[in-house]
Amino acid sequence: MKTIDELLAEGVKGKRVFVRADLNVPLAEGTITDDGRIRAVQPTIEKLAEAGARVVVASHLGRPQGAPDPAFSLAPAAARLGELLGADVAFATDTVGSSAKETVAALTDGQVAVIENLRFNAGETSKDDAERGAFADQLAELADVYVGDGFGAVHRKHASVFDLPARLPHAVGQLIATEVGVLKKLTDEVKRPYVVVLGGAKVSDKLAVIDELLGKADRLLIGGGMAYTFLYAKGYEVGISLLQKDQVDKVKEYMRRAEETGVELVLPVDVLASTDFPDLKTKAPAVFETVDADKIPADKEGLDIGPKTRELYASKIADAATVFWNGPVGVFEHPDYAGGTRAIAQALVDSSAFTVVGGGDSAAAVRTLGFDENAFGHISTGGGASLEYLEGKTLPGLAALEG
Ligand SMILES: Nc1ncnc2c1ncn2[C@@H]1O[C@H](COP(=O)(O)OP(=O)(O)O)[C@@H](O)[C@H]1O
Ligand SMILES: O=C(OP(=O)(O)O)[C@H](O)COP(=O)(O)O
Repeated sequence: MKTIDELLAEGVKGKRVFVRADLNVPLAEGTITDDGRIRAVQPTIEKLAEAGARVVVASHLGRPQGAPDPAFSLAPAAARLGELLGADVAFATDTVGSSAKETVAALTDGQVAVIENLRFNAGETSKDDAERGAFADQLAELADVYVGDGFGAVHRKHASVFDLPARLPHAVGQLIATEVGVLKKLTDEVKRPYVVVLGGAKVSDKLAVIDELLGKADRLLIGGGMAYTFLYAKGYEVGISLLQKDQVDKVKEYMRRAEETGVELVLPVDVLASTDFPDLKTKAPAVFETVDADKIPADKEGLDIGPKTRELYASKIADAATVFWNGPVGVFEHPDYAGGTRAIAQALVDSSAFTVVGGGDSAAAVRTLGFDENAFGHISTGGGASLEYLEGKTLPGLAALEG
């Protein structure tokens, strides 16, 4: 892969450089609650701008359905990028339409523009090669060079991640290079015991990686939304908790295999359960009860791991040599359900293990709960991406940057 420094050595002055970033930041009422992903790609953008490139930054945000949706606009992220750079950042209100074309054409050397959410165009995420390719062709008209630096999205076979670099001279950005450098250590020379903590809400994505992890980790601690599919597979009532019913057989198979191979697959023993999902806007006090994992009432959903589970998981982390954690174990955005996630973060900080926290929300949780980023070995901007990298999979966004 060509590095950003090699690209700069070739000269980028006056060239339009398309930077595929991951600016998928958490928003509350249009306000960014954690700008970590923007800060993470800032060095690449700065280097290019300082070298006189006309920088076109592109990203997705959330999961809009292939059409413009103001709730998923990248405008707040563009504004924040401008503040961080201390420069005017132009914003195009579409991705490949007249606004994008005019905005890019108006760039002068060293200036930066952000184009609107790539997923406002159905071609970005299409499973159809031709449809994705047609969108990539349009994106390619906006640039002379491509820099891949959206680590959080490298596991997605999307137009801007996979198809576009095939159409332009390309290089790898500084963030992806750093991320891959650290994660490589977890595949090449992992120190044991190796503990993986999995939580979050992207349940089907994450259940898929457990297959491989069972062959790699010594202990797998399950929390967050995915825990309930496991508890259900054990025969427990999970009420109205997140449940992936179509995955129950697969999960049963995981539990069988874990037992056979001696991998500790650890599930919550108690949870905080409520009839209502909490109000994340007002953060009004939640009404919940702490129940054993086999006693979740039929009208309630599990929203955090309980105190016994926090203690159990901390003890499973305490003697680890390596810990990888992806996915908050509860709805940490509400203070009443942040305790489990805080306990996991604290256990990582207290252990002498090499610790990696991965994922947009996991990284945001660590920071918004007040932990010092330096207390962790590495905070990765990608959750799904780092999990799939650790699985040993070929990631479309990395493969596309080779050659
Ligand atoms: N029990 C639960 N029920 C519903 N949502 C949950 C639960 N536990 C965690 N979550 C949610 O999971 C989200 C993060 O999931 P995910 O995107 O998979 O993590 P990451 O971005 O770190 O990879 C958070 O917004 C959190 O509120
Ligand atoms: O937030 C992201 O991934 P993550 O939650 O796995 O860290 C990335 O921006 C990818 O988003 P996607 O999972 O909607 O493709």
